[in-house]
Amino acid sequence: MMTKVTCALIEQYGRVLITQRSEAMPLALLWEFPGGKVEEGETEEACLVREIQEELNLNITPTKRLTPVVQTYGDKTIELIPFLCQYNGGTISLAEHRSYQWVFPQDLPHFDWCPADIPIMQEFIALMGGRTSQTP
Ligand SMILES: Nc1nc2c([nH]c(=O)n2[C@H]2C[C@H](O)[C@@H](COP(=O)(O)OP(=O)(O)OP(=O)(O)O)O2)c(=O)[nH]1
Repeated sequence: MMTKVTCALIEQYGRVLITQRSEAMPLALLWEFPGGKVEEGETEEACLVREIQEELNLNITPTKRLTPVVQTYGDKTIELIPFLCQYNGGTISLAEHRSYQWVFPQDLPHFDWCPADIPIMQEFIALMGGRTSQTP
């Protein structure tokens, strides 16, 4: 049985928000795009708006669904569904995560990611790279 999980690629001034899982969470200390499990009867977009409000106290609007990634961790399989998101307001207040960073696309590969996030991070770089690259 596959659990649907949404995650948000929140952009601001050419950077994207990434969060580090806490010591207490599964996949401890790995980096991810914030989000969470889709509840019964909930749309993916509504899930993401709710999770980002709960976890970070930010108001976002999902604008574009990217390519989902299926990943097995031990005996459970998730489908991680990424969305580009617009940041509407709020000040970050971490409810669950250990830390966060606003990162330029070209710096994303330097972090220690949850395995499922690696293809998503790469798709984001391919999408944004041309717009934010420092190279001519
Ligand atoms: N929110 C989020 N979860 C992710 C990402 N990448 C990734 O592999 N995951 C996994 C971690 C969890 O196994 C699962 C669901 O995330 P969650 O944050 O709601 O789960 P959780 O820590 O409460 O874990 P659990 O014990 O309830 O399974 O998705 C990501 O980028 N964002």
